[in-house]
Amino acid sequence: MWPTVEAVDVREAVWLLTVHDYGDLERATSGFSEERRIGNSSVYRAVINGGASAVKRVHGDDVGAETEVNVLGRLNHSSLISLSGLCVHGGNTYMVFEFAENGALSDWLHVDGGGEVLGWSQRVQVALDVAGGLNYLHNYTDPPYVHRNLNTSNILLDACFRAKLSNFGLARAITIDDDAKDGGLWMTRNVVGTQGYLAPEYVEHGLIGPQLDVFAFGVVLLQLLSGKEAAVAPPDNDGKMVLLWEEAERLGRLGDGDDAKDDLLDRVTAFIDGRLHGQYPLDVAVAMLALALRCVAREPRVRPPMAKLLLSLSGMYSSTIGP
Ligand SMILES: Nc1ncnc2c1ncn2[C@@H]1O[C@H](COP(=O)(O)OP(=O)(O)OP(=O)(O)O)[C@@H](O)[C@H]1O
Repeated sequence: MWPTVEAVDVREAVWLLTVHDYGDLERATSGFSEERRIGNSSVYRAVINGGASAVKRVHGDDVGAETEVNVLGRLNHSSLISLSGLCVHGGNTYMVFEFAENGALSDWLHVDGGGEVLGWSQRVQVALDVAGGLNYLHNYTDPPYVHRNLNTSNILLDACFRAKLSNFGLARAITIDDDAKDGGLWMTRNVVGTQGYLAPEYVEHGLIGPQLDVFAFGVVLLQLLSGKEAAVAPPDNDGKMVLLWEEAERLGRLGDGDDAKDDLLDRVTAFIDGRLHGQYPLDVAVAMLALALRCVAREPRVRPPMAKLLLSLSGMYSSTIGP
């Protein structure tokens, strides 16, 4: 039988955090006013000690908040959003985060308001930052964590467009029990996450491991390349979702031969976000697409580990910005 993943240890984290007085948070968010609210979310812009913060209000019985506090409260990395404080009041938990001035990556990639577009080097930098954050979670924390809900809404951008992973409510610590694991995968009955980013072994069998984040990371790479949503429901598709990773998989299946090569190049160029107006190094873009396709391989063992991805992306970043 598969073991289940262990719940995050709840005993340690809180000592690292400032415990805020509710009145202070109320003042810092102008009474949790609509003007301070970000979109329809439960997150509010706040000014605390003269600096910008984001305050997230979560209902007290939401286990995601407890998980988020326990994970982010004990971890520290420049590519993870930093949680600095906490307040429990009136049945709600309030978490105080560093403020990411440029909001969610999803708002830059998929919202076509004719406004500013992320350039190629910014996209590669985002990919590199996200890979760095995931590599830290998978390989440099004790115990290792799987984020389980990586998507472009949970990647925040600071004032310099450096990416920070957020929303750790579904993160899980993974205990290494060699007798009980099979190829680095563990089982859960609780399949959660975001449509379009979920790896097949997770959806079908509830198997989780770092490869789950690698799969979602592959989808994020595809989105950085194409500017497309991870999943869309076209009106004429009997309510069925069209998944970006499946579309990309078809691209990767094209045959050999000279004609096929030209065809492949045309298709790759067509896949890449037209809003870049061709302002990207084609060889690097093709290499990134090939990397993304390995991340979204159906077989989890084929997916590269985060440490390798980080190395490959560092090379791509160097090729992008030059010597
Ligand atoms: N630390 C932060 N700095 C700046 N903006 C943030 C921060 N945290 C969250 N946001 C903004 O708030 C949005 C919603 O955040 P989040 O998904 O954590 O809250 P939520 O209440 O679960 O929202 P939703 O229900 O819309 O998913 C993000 O997409 C982002 O635009």
